[in-house]
Amino acid sequence: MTPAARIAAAISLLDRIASGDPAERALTNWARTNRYAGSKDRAAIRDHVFDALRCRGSFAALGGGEQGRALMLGMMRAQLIDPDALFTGEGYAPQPLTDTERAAFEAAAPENIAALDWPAWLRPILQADLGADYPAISQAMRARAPVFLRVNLAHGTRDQAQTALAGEGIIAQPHVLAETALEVTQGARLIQRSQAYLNGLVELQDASSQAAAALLPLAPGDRVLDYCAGGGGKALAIAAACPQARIFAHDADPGRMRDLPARAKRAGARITQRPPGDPGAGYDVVLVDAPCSGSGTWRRTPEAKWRLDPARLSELCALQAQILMAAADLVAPEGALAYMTCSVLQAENEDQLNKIADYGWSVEIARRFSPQSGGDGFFAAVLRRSQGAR
Ligand SMILES: C[S@@+](CC[C@H](N)C(=O)[O-])C[C@H]1O[C@@H](n2cnc3c(N)ncnc32)[C@H](O)[C@@H]1O
Repeated sequence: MTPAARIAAAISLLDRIASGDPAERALTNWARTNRYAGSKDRAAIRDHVFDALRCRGSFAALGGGEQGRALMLGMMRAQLIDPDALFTGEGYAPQPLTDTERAAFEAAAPENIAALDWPAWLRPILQADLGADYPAISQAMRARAPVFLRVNLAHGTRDQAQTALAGEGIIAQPHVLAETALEVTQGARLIQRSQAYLNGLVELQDASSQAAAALLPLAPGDRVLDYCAGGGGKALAIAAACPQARIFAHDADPGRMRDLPARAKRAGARITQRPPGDPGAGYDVVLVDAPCSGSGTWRRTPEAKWRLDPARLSELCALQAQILMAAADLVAPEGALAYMTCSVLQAENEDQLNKIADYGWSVEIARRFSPQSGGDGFFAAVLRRSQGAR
């Protein structure tokens, strides 16, 4: 496909997504019905679509509208690409610009363009929560997220993993956020078929999540509960960091843990699943990796940011408080309660710690991870019962 034909495909996909099709489904259906498109075409079209979803506000402002054509024109303007070279109407290229489109394309650009890529209702909240970092974080969230691997130190060193991956065409560099983190700079599409991955030497995990897991106070023999285990990313990181810990995984929706046995087998980890509503008790460490807005990960899931609304955010905050209270009861008297979200919103992070402080929990560690450091926006805290509350 020509670059112009890829733009035309992205335009039609963006219009389908705007009419309610989830992006992944729209892309899969498009690939099924357009078999002539090769893997490079599909990857380029996917990148256009996700770039436009991530930067929907700014591309709409630059391109003069929310439809697929305007978004692609906005993208060209943002990337300083001449639209007349691609919007030619020849072959499978999009039709040439109308006078109205040209006027929009040439109009003065709005100010603070990066802020437009947050939903309007959230901008003042983020501005207050992120303070001086708001402009830089807004900018960082418009870029594609890097691919990170966690090296399973129980199976080999980071150097060994880097060498093994390079032998399979995957180039990865150590990342400063965590001693287990490698950032993949080439060959990301080969990861899941590589021996390094299949043998459990590496696992896909964002660098901020890795750094957050490294904050957990783990000791050999500890009983550790991952209360909101989902696919088990944190439980697996815990197993790799402290192979002598006894690890338990629980989730209100056991279906979310369906991949965990295979992932644990690959990693050589023993993780015991607990049935929903029966998590056990008396743990040395209980981790709540809470359901959240995901605002720190919206580079990867840009549709989610346009779906979130104030009512859903309030619901999530209430659920987080409720989960944290329930999990606190499962901690042994001298044990630790850990709280994490992949959100950059104070309401989901520090405010939750303030609420549980009223029940005798004090903060030992609290750390915000900013997408400016490369990984996702993330929050992690470790709490202990205050003196007298034990
Ligand atoms: C952020 S995800 C967990 C991600 C996972 N820890 C990982 O690293 O891959 C949050 C999980 O919380 C679960 N959850 C939601 N409500 C819950 C509740 N009341 N009790 C326990 N888990 C809950 C969801 O099913 C979801 O799998």
